[in-house]
Amino acid sequence: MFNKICIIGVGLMGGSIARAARQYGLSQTIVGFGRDDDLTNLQTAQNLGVIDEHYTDIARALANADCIVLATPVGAIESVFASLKPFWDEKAIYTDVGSTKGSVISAAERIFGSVPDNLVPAHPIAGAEQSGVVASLDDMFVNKRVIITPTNATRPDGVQIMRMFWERLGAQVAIMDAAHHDAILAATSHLPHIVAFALVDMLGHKDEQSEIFKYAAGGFRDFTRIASSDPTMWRDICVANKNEIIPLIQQLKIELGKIESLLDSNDNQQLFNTFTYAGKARQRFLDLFEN
Ligand SMILES: NC(=O)c1ccc[n+]([C@@H]2O[C@H](COP(=O)([O-])OP(=O)(O)OC[C@H]3O[C@@H](n4cnc5c(N)ncnc54)[C@H](O)[C@@H]3O)[C@@H](O)[C@H]2O)c1
Ligand SMILES: O=C(O)C(=O)C[C@]1(C(=O)O)C=C[C@@H](O)C=C1
Repeated sequence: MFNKICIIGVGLMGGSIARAARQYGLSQTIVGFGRDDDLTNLQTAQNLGVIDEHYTDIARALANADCIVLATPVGAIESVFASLKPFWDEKAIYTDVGSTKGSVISAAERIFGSVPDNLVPAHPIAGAEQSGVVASLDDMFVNKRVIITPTNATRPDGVQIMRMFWERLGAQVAIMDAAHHDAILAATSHLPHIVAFALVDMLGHKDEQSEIFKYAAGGFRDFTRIASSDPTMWRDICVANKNEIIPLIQQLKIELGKIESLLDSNDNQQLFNTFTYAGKARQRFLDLFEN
């Protein structure tokens, strides 16, 4: 499919794309680019056989690449576009895996004046709380969804090629506009991460006095897994999508207030109804997730 894929940021996602593309024979060569600080990680990626070569020099990394994948935290994407600009190749496809799409598209607008027609913004809805290439997986995208968010400028043939690429990695592809993507993901990915971070932040401070974690078990572990996620990645996501996230935090505060008043007024029936409704709603999610 490609002669040379260049991954910018060979971490969990960049490494998993490289592994899967190699497994399915989608590129003759796969190289990684990172900053000087990323050298050890890049060497690890090459030693693990995830990439063929690694570079901290962008011109050398990009030479003859026909697919460039941006897989850095979303806060770094604008500076990555700036470093790609002098070498921008009209014949190559550029894509990204950022968790927020409006911010990536507006970063491209700021750097290029308008969004390049060969940039195909995308977001694989797959991942983990771990980071770095050592956590990357060959089968990260199998049976997972990938959302592609083309702009009005995006070339349809570029979207088609990236759709085929993700489908060859085992994913189901959906196409939607970036604003819709950001509204949806704020609710089901960004808000839950914020709630997990907030809960563990609050309880962590309590634990320093009262050892409450000692008696925490499966429920706490399940609920808080995502609070172990990378703080840089999540700071960048929250900042980039705050206009969608803040109204959801306000709604959640109202919901918690409702439960507080039900407890306060001993409205046990309504409390039961709320929990029953939530259980049924979660079953709808499970039915969709598992099919
Ligand atoms: N982790 C997930 O579950 C998940 C899922 C879907 C999408 N994403 C998105 O994928 C992207 C990467 O996330 P990840 O989990 O792979 O993170 P990661 O920390 O594992 O990898 C990011 C890599 O980018 C490198 N990097 C950072 N700034 C850079 C720069 N300016 N130039 C070059 N390299 C740079 C880091 O050193 C690191 O190797 C993020 O935008 C994230 O929002 C993550
Ligand atoms: O499973 C996890 O640990 C994840 O956080 C994955 C997850 C999510 O489901 O929220 C996180 C961020 C993404 O952009 C996509 C997927």
